[in-house]
Amino acid sequence: MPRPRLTVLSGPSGVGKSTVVAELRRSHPEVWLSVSVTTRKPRPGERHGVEYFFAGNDEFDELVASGELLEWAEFAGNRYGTPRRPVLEKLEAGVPTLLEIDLQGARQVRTTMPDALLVFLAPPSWEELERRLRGRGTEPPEVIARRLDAGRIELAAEKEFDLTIVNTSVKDVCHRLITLLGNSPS
Ligand SMILES: Nc1nc2c(ncn2[C@@H]2O[C@H](COP(=O)(O)OP(=O)(O)O)[C@@H](O)[C@H]2O)c(=O)[nH]1
Ligand SMILES: Nc1ncnc2c1ncn2[C@@H]1O[C@H](COP(=O)(O)OP(=O)(O)O)[C@@H](O)[C@H]1O
Repeated sequence: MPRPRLTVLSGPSGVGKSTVVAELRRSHPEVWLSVSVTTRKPRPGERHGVEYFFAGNDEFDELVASGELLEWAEFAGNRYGTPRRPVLEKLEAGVPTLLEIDLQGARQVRTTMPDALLVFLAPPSWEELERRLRGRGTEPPEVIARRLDAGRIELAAEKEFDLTIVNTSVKDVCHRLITLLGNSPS
């Protein structure tokens, strides 16, 4: 069996990454979505072990120190990381695998797993990105401002990715991703 290619989805906060991942989880259970560890507090409706593993700072420090994270980064005041072992096990078992991580994490994966396919999720426009982030209503204005600042940096890095998908329709994005995940080189 060919080893499937690890696929990474990144893009600015508010572009729709979580929405796309939730739709994939619903419509394509055969795709394995890595569950990250974060020091961020859960949003209403987020479940431990489903959207994230929620961890304290000490716990996160231990994961970093023991090398259990494939990559990790600080984003807008919180830390996020990908547990290494499940990713390697899924790839070894031939399961299509997707990581939804930030730009700094995508750069680390580019270095440590050069065969990975890096996909950039872009908003239809800057105005639409702002509208989505504010419309989500999950963060206070100062956190939104930090995320928009980070978003400017993330948008400038689009050319580092292997390809861009514009998130106009969540269903279309999922369809593109499924096609990409199914096309593993062997
Ligand atoms: N490097 C890295 N980034 C992550 C990981 N998990 C999530 N992120 C990124 O952290 C950022 C913030 O995520 P989150 O707090 O859920 O906010 P949201 O993306 O705006 O819904 C996003 O860019 C995520 O892609 C991870 O394991 N590693
Ligand atoms: N294609 C889309 N069209 C319109 N709104 C969208 C689309 N994709 C996501 N959204 C909305 O944009 C907001 C931010 O999406 P979210 O998935 O939380 O982004 P991210 O995880 O990238 O920060 C949410 O309110 C979501 O419902």
